[in-house]
Amino acid sequence: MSALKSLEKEWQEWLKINLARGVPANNLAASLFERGWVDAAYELISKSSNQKIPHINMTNNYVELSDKKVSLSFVCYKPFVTVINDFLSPEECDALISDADQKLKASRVVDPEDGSFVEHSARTSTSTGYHRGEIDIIKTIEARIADLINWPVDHGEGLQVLRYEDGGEYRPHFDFFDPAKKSSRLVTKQGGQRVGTFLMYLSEVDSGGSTRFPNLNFEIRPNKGSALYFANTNLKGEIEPLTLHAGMPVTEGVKYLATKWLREKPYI
Ligand SMILES: O=C(O)CCC(=O)C(=O)O
Ligand SMILES: [Fe+2]
Repeated sequence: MSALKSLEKEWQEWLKINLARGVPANNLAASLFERGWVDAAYELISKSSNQKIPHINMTNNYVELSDKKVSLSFVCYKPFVTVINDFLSPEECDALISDADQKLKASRVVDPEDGSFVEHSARTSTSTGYHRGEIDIIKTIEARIADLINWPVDHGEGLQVLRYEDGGEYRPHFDFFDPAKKSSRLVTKQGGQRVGTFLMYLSEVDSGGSTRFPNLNFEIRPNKGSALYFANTNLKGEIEPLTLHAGMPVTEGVKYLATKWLREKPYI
């Protein structure tokens, strides 16, 4: 059933009138989205413009993927943030950890001046980066993410695995590239904007280590196997400052996280 057709008659009428008046489809979609009609908003965008955005089917509280069924336990609409339970099995988490553990090095961030990768006190973790499809477990995970968010595998950066120990954190930051910064032109040359972020918690953390959104006043606790997705741009394709987020200091235990940043276009 089309999500647009299942809207109340008055809303269908409202859409028809405004589209006929020439109001851009993504402005109308933004209004639908803010009311929580996520599927209808995405359907409107994909029908009326060439703009494509990652999209999770929000009709049910679960999503049937080709290799498993996952459930959604939290949704925020503006910006779009959702938590997916049991996205990875405990065995998949352990397999990824044991491969990454041998390769971990101090994490780096993008230098705002020249776009190079540098070590920084704002990101105190060790990490390792993989090429897309580098090992079988990564192939499986990448295919599952693509299936869930309806976004091609080749629009994703390589997976990063991070390990945060006692006090390890990632201070508040944005994942998108700010168009006002010089370095953004360089880093978006390949693949365009980072439209979405998909984080997977690989371990239980006894204390601390939440992913916190200071502008939204909530935090997501790490839960082995669960995933967190958020859209870094809005339905008009503009960067979304409400996505400011931080990996809070780990105070007990070890936090392992896998990060997949999604690009606007193929990322070679
Ligand atoms: O550690 C976290 O919870 C957040 C990680 C993060 O923001 C990132 O990898 O971009
Ligand atoms: Fe981030």
